[in-house]
Amino acid sequence: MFDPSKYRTFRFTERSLSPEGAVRLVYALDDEHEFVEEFDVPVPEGADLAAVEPILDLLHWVAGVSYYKTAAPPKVACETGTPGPATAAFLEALYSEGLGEFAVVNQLGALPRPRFPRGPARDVAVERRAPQRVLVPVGGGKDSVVALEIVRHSGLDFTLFSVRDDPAMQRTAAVAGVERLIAQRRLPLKQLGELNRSGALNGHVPITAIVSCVALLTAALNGYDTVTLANERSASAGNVVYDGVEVNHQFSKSARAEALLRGAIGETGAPVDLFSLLRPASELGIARTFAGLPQYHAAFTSCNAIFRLDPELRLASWCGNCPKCRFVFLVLAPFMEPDALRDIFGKAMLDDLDQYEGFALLTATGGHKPFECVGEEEESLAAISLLAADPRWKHRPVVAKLVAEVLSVRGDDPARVSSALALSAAHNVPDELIDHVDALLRA
Ligand SMILES: CC(=O)N[C@H]1[C@@H](OP(=O)(O)OP(=O)(O)OC[C@H]2O[C@@H](n3ccc(=O)[nH]c3=O)[C@H](O)[C@@H]2O)O[C@H](CO)[C@@H](O)[C@@H]1O[C@H](C)C(=O)N[C@@H](C)C(=O)N[C@@H](CCC(=O)O)C(=O)O
Ligand SMILES: Nc1ncnc2c1ncn2[C@@H]1O[C@H](COP(=O)(O)OP(=O)(O)OP(=O)(O)O)[C@@H](O)[C@H]1O
Repeated sequence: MFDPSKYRTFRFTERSLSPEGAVRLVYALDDEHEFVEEFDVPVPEGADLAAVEPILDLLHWVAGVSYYKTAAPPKVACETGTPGPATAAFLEALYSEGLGEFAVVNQLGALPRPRFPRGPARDVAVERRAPQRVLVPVGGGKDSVVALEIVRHSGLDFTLFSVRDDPAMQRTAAVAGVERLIAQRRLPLKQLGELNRSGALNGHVPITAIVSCVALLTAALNGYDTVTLANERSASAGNVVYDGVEVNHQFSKSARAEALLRGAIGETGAPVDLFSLLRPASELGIARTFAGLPQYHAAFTSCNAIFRLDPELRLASWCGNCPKCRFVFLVLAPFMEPDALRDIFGKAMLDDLDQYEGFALLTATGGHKPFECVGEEEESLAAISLLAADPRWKHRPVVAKLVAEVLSVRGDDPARVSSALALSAAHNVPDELIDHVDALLRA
């Protein structure tokens, strides 16, 4: 049996990058269990591997969270180098708030709080310049489509980027007609599965932080100066309060995580900027823009079931019955025809009363907002308000019940829609791109 309480230290033991782009990240729990995660990243001939060592360190420390979570021990040991203070602050948040949902689900009673060692502050002031070559991560969902269209609108030179090569990513890139760099990732799934079956802890990890660091490494190796994520404003809102902390399933997509990650990137000295292009917008606003891009409607998939690592369990498209499918259906509905939406999802979800509780939960009615990538309760209420006034939707069984049982209690406030669709000024988007964000996201 695996007894999580017996382990004291999670160790970062080795990391390497070969000239062919083979990344090897090695970890250990005390002296007992070793874990190896691998990536293949694209590397051009003659790339300066030494220059990206600090980013490799960052990826090593960030990706360790998948293995740390097996026991969540009190200590970590960084045996290949010491993070600078900003990096240590980012990692401490990632291994604590980033594992908040994990702590709730496993009823740990408290969030993990490992202390990372702090090396001296590194004097690596990098002059920030106007973006010129942009890498746009594409996960196959609607948000990255909107981000890539904003970058296209700006006229900047850009390339798409994916970790893995899933069908929704391929379809999106084909519609975009833009080149894509691909990184492959291998986790020791068999080992994790065996440990989980014998008592190791399991739960959600802050995956966007891992994807961001792989994108950063790929950008630095291939001469890109900018990585534009598609993390929306709504991703900063939490799900529940636990151990005095607002626990957010999407912690690594939040504005707080972005600020901390940018601090850590500053310490790498890499001449690569990273920010979220969609930070000013809510999911409702992004859905409105995406509804106006019909060329992508048969290509995208936002359902998380497409991300499963085991090919046997992975779906190629929408499952049509999970919180993420319900949320995306709900926020697209005000801006799309019912038949078009049914064609995308394979079912008319707002006609299916069996899914009523799931839709109501998006407004935190009957429980807390689900641990999934769904927008704020207020946005879901705003979407329901729009549907209540829309002859195409208002008589659909689920909409009628949401209006009768949720809106009647929470109030049908028109200000909700305008505030959900307003763009916020809190973001890290540089001047060269912000007008293009406004152009695509403002109706
Ligand atoms: C696809 C999915 O939603 N997976 C979540 C699910 O895991 P499941 O066992 O059903 O399938 P796998 O993802 O294939 O995982 C197999 C095992 O491997 C572990 N693992 C996986 C990825 C990783 O980076 N590290 C790992 O250790 C995993 O724990 C399994 O034992 O349930 C898990 C537990 O709640 C979730 O952690 C899985 O989530 C994946 C990490 C994932 O890729 N999720 C994204 C679709 C996702 O949630 N994106 C967020 C973005 C916010 C964020 O950055 O956190 C979102 O859309 O909300
Ligand atoms: N496997 C991946 N490869 C590259 N980028 C990814 C991957 N998974 C997620 N991302 C990126 O991480 C960010 C957050 O992902 P998220 O799933 O929220 O976005 P999305 O897939 O574009 O949209 P949606 O919310 O509709 O699923 C986005 O910038 C997305 O492009």
